[in-house]
Amino acid sequence: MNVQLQSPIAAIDAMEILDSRGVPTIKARVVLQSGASGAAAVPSGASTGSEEAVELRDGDPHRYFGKGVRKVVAHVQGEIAKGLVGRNALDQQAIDARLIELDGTPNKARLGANALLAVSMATARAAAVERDLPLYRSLGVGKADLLPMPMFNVLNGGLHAPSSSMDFQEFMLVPLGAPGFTEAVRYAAETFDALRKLLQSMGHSTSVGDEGGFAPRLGNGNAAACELIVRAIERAGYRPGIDLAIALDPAATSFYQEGEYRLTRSGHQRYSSEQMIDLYADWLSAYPIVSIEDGMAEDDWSGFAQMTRRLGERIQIVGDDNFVTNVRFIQRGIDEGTANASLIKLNQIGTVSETVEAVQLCQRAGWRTVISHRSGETEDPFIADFAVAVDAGQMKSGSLSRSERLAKYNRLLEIDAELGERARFVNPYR
Ligand SMILES: C=C(OP(=O)(O)O)C(=O)O
Ligand SMILES: [Mg+2]
Repeated sequence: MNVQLQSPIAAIDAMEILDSRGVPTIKARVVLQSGASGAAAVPSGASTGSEEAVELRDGDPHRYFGKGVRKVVAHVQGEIAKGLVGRNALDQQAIDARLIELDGTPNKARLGANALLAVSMATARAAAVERDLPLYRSLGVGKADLLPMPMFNVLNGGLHAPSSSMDFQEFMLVPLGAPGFTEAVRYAAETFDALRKLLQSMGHSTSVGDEGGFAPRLGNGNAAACELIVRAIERAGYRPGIDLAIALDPAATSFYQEGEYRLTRSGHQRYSSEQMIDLYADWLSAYPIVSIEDGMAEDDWSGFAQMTRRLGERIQIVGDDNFVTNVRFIQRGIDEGTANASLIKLNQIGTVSETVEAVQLCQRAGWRTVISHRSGETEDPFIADFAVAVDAGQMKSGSLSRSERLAKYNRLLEIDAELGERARFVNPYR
């Protein structure tokens, strides 16, 4: 990471704002003695891994259904500000180490991972302003010229769309044949439009789920969703599997009960790990799928290992709930061969530096990384800059509706334009 000179922090403030579900979250601002400043807001998940760093909430049932973050704001304004004022904002690792030290718990439960991350991200932004560099270059981690392959979540199910007919949480479009990021967005937007028209022509709802994908009630839920996406790709004039492919996030933890996978919305089937993998294998033959995230539940490490052995040569196997952006779990995954890629979410671990470490561990092991939004988002496009900064190679930020999702893609369009000829865009599945 870039470490230069000294630029001491002068003040830190925070406030309660709302995320895309209308639930409180925290936004922090860090002001440097030079006058430079940066602000950042923290997102929130719904299908969370049990080992994620702790998102602290007030628990006062009379305010925001118990989900207020006034205590978290107070932690930033009090203890955290006191502990960080005067420290060098240009040394992100030292700032993050200090945040971890101030909290003093292994899972950031005392001050709250949301408090720590808001300040960590706002410091990175203030440092970028101080250096007069865009955030993706200021972080100083990678070459910062690789635009991520985007994954657009166009059909929402699972916990993100309780009234849809899909048990699987995310059906994503991957414009892997596009020549550059800007064209990739166009391929996906045109296909999303075709999907809308298809749904309308079939008399289905085009209301959207938490991540902006459509959330219809289709006959045979999960398989029908894949079929519909293939039709939408064709209707938009593209070639399935060549121009655009499919990525899935079943988020299998959310339908894993008593040691079996229960697909209650699509026919009440019950599957063992092995049968789930059989199902995925069948789907690989039927649909142009290039990536499956959380195909197994977070505790089903042996299922993940089996899935990676059977399908890992053909597709990307991504861990999310099981790795929670934590080097401890990712290292176990590398040792046990339970995936070949990791999802990366800043708020699962709680500081920018630890997130960078998680990415770098994956990269050293030859694993791919997918930088991810959360289902409860804000308009903050931090992850777009972050994905470019660390040469992540892939990013998912929901669909092509809802501005909190588009803020990230739009920021990448800006970065792509800014980098011009220098911008690289690589199909990670080749
Ligand atoms: C983005 C996701 O959802 P959430 O933020 O609800 O964990 C995910 O599971 O990948
Ligand atoms: Mg996931």
